[in-house]
Amino acid sequence: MTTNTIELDSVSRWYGNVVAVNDVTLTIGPGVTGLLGPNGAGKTTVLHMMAGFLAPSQGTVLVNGTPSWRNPDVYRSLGLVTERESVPGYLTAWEFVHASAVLHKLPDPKAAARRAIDLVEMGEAMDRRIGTYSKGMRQRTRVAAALVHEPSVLLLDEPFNGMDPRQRMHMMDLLHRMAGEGRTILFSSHILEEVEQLSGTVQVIVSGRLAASGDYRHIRRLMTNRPHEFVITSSDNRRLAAALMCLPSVSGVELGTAGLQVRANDFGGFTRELTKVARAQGIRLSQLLPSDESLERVFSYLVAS
Ligand SMILES: Nc1ncnc2c1ncn2[C@@H]1O[C@H](COP(=O)(O)OP(=O)(O)OP(=O)(O)O)[C@@H](O)[C@H]1O
Repeated sequence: MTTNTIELDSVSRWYGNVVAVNDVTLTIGPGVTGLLGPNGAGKTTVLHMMAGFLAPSQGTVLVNGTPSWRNPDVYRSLGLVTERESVPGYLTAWEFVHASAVLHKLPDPKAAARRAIDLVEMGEAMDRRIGTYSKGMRQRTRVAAALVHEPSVLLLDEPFNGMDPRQRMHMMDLLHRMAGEGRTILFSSHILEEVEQLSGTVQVIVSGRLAASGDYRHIRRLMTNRPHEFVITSSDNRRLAAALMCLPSVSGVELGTAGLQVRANDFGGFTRELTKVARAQGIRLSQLLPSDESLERVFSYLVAS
């Protein structure tokens, strides 16, 4: 099936010596999909190749069955909301979205602009200058401009950056509604919870490679089951170290100046057992801190697994 579908086959893209995307193969169909990865993972490069702005150095990128690079047919069926805001503050939303409709050479640009503005619920504010809008309103205006030609595929690069929770909810609701109309919506993010709230399907990209792909719960499980490191302080670190070493969920214990460094294989099992052991030994726990929670490390684990 090729309708509303994006397909990457063995796609790589390099900039000089930098390999930004490395041999990625994936297919994305209708509904909402999250493209998750830490900063610099290659998400923007992937989205720009899908949108036909960038040529792949190797491999093929198809949108609705045809190569997207320099293909006006693809531009007609695809919308891209870029990461950086470049909305002219002196225009009104109406002027901005209408200009987009005119650039697309739509037969009735006024009607198309009005439809897109209504879809993002910006009708009331559409005659005000964009410079006076909140971040969320500016973002919705950009989505309206990207949607004005009713594309079947919509790509959004970090659409929630800088939004407050209310604006996020509003944008999430909008993306869900558009997906409900049968469109393919792909958005990038470096925040796992964002992807959790919005989409069941996730593609995880780390250092240019596809690290994991599929159902959100599966990815979440992979991340939760990875080895965790903690620093624990207690009323008797030495005795606690000896007790923890006997636990099946613990793979390493080290007594340091900052406290007890513990490596656990099974996150859930360890947190349950720790309190039991401490109680049985009469040891008071004063602190339990994760010591390896940088996003890059969490994602790197997915690549290695
Ligand atoms: N025009 C360019 N010239 C050279 N290197 C580039 C260029 N664009 C991106 N890169 C490099 O390619 C890699 C992937 O960048 P990309 O912007 O696609 O990642 P990203 O996941 O979107 O990150 P971010 O969320 O920080 O924008 C990075 O190492 C980046 O420095």
